[in-house]
Amino acid sequence: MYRYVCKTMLRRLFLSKKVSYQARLFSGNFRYLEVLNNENNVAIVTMKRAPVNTLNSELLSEISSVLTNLDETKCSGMVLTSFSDKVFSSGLDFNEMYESRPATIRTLVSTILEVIIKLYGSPFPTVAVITGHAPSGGCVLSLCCEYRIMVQNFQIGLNVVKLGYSTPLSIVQLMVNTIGHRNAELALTSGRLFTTNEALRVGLIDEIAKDRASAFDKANDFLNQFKVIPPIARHFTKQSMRRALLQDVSINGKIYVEDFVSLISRPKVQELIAAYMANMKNKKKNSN
Ligand SMILES: CCCCCCCC/C=C\CC(=O)SCCNC(=O)CCNC(=O)[C@H](O)C(C)(C)COP(=O)(O)OP(=O)(O)OC[C@H]1O[C@@H](n2cnc3c(N)ncnc32)[C@H](O)[C@@H]1OP(=O)(O)O
Repeated sequence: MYRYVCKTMLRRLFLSKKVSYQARLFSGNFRYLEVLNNENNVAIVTMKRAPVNTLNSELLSEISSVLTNLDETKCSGMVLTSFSDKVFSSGLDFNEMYESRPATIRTLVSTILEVIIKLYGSPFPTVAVITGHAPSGGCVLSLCCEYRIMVQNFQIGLNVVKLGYSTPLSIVQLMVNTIGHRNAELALTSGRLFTTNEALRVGLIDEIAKDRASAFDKANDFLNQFKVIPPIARHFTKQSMRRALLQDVSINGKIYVEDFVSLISRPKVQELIAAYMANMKNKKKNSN
């Protein structure tokens, strides 16, 4: 009887919305990530590169290692989020793109591509809990997840054209797969950033949350539905939906990386990146 009561209580706890996310620290020593495993074997991966989770090669390669590890240890799901209540991620690190050697840009671009392939093709369900702004690379990371929950009053989108380079084909495809061809074309050619409400309307995110806690409750609800779905059936279905993009990047990835490196290295693009960075700093100075 005692065992039955304990089992029932544990089951209720597992199914409850208030699952503790502070359960067990994942093994691995990361500088820019915190990885916690909850009781349901869901990994909560928190990016913590202050101040704005700019994606440098090191952070990206840590995400890549975690994804391999989660695959090998057969986790039941993953939530990708940010330590910050203002920014999910500010995208690729300009410091590794501006006046950098081609080898540095190449490492950055091939590492994000590696993350895209692993995250987009992961066998386990993935949710992005977007607790703040998610421009460019931040948006890309969330698009690789299966479900996006965003806290209200922030912005998300792919503004890369504003930096003077075209959006790589694989990223265009990610956007098309999420919001459809017409909406993607309008958004990408103008470098549009969507408010949380606009993003929901166009399908760029799936739900809006009033704060981080409620976003986690929603993520938990999303992941709980898969408890009754055989993982292998789920995974194969996901693979079928995502195969075209994954095959394309695994065949043509190296070409895409080289194209992107030479695009970024062009003097005109370097000038635009410099102007964009200066503008960002000026805005900050003027607002202080
Ligand atoms: C081949 C196939 C695969 C290739 C895939 C490529 C995919 C291409 C996709 C993306 C490319 C990119 O991601 S390029 C990066 C574009 N990012 C942006 O345009 C965002 C820029 N940042 C902002 O708009 C804002 O910082 C913010 C809204 C995110 C946050 O604003 P907030 O006011 O909170 O913070 P600050 O602006 O003061 O920033 C703090 C601090 O960080 C510096 N910073 C911000 N973003 C970047 C960045 N991307 N790189 C480097 N540094 C960055 C900012 O200058 C501040 O620095 P200081 O404190 O020193 O002033």
